Amino acid sequence: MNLLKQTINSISKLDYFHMEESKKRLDSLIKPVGSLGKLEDICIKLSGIYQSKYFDVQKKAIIAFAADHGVYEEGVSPVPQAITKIQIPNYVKGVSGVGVLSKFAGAKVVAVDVGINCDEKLEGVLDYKIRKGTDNMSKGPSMSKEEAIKSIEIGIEIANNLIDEGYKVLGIGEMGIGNTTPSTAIISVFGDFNPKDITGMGCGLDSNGIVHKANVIEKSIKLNCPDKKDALDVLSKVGGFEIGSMAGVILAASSRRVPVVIDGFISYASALIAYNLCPLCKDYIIASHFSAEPASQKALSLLGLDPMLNMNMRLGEGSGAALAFNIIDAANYMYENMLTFEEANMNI
Ligand SMILES: Cc1cc2ncn([C@H]3O[C@H](COP(=O)(O)O)[C@@H](O)[C@H]3O)c2cc1C
Ligand SMILES: O=C(O)c1cccnc1
Repeated sequence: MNLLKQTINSISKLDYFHMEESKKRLDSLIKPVGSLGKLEDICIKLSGIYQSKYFDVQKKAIIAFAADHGVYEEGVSPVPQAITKIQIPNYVKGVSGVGVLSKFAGAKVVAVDVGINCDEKLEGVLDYKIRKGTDNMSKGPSMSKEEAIKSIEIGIEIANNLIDEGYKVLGIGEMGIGNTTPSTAIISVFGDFNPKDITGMGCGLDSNGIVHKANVIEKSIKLNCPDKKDALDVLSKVGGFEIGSMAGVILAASSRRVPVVIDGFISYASALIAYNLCPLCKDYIIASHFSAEPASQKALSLLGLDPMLNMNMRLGEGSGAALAFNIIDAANYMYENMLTFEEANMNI
């Protein structure tokens, strides 16, 4: 709990002076004011985070956490649970969605087992297993309060290590068959939404499957009564270990003044946990893409975030975050290399 408390206590506001400096430079470049839209917003935000007019965003990493879910036994996902343990090594090998998109963006992928349902050590995957999956939230809480804190603190520790190694931009990702179910539950709780209105297909449920999944989520919320004013209560009652760890990365990145790029639907749930623990962390989040899951708009509205891409993607893993790294590089390249009106001798 100490690490979590210290991390939250060291999160502060963006640096408005440097954001103003960045805006002045953007307005001096040979284009109509504001015409590069979100590319400009990214530069201004980065100046506020790094507390400098110019910045270095070269070293980037995706941290992806993998875990299993007790609620899987209710039939909320159409695929075998074993895919969690089979797929996660593919992230590091560079052959899964997030693997190839990270390679393309020149980013490192760090994969972490925080609760996969297996005994074996997985190649290339860091072992921080809390236990072999959460409990079935439709029968009781997913995890204890202590485990919820531990899941967040693992994320904090790994993010801090990467920042110590010089990483300047972090992205979050996950692997966990069944994890759109706790994610939808978390979003339902924070937004007071009826799960029936916001539950989606996850990795491929049919319409009957979606109705069943919504019923399981509704039952889990009714049974556990998570308190939306207490994010740790929400995480422990209807969350998942990888969801907690991603929230930890958001908090650590914010406390160390490093931008954190969130991915799709499951990472929105993590961001809501982090945001409700410390609202200031929102300013350090860059939303990469708009997930095709139906509750995406609602979740992003709760966070007040507007993602840069809308690509009909619904993979997760951190794939959208890795893709967005390219946009951040483009924004920085534009910011550093466009000419000003003065340099171009354009007096308008
Ligand atoms: C082969 C495969 C690779 C994936 N990579 C990410 N997910 C995504 O799907 C899972 C969540 O969907 P649900 O809640 O419906 O189970 C998560 O592991 C998520 O990362 C995958 C799913 C599959 C099948
Ligand atoms: O949007 C996502 O991130 C997503 C959606 C469905 C399944 N897995 C991930």
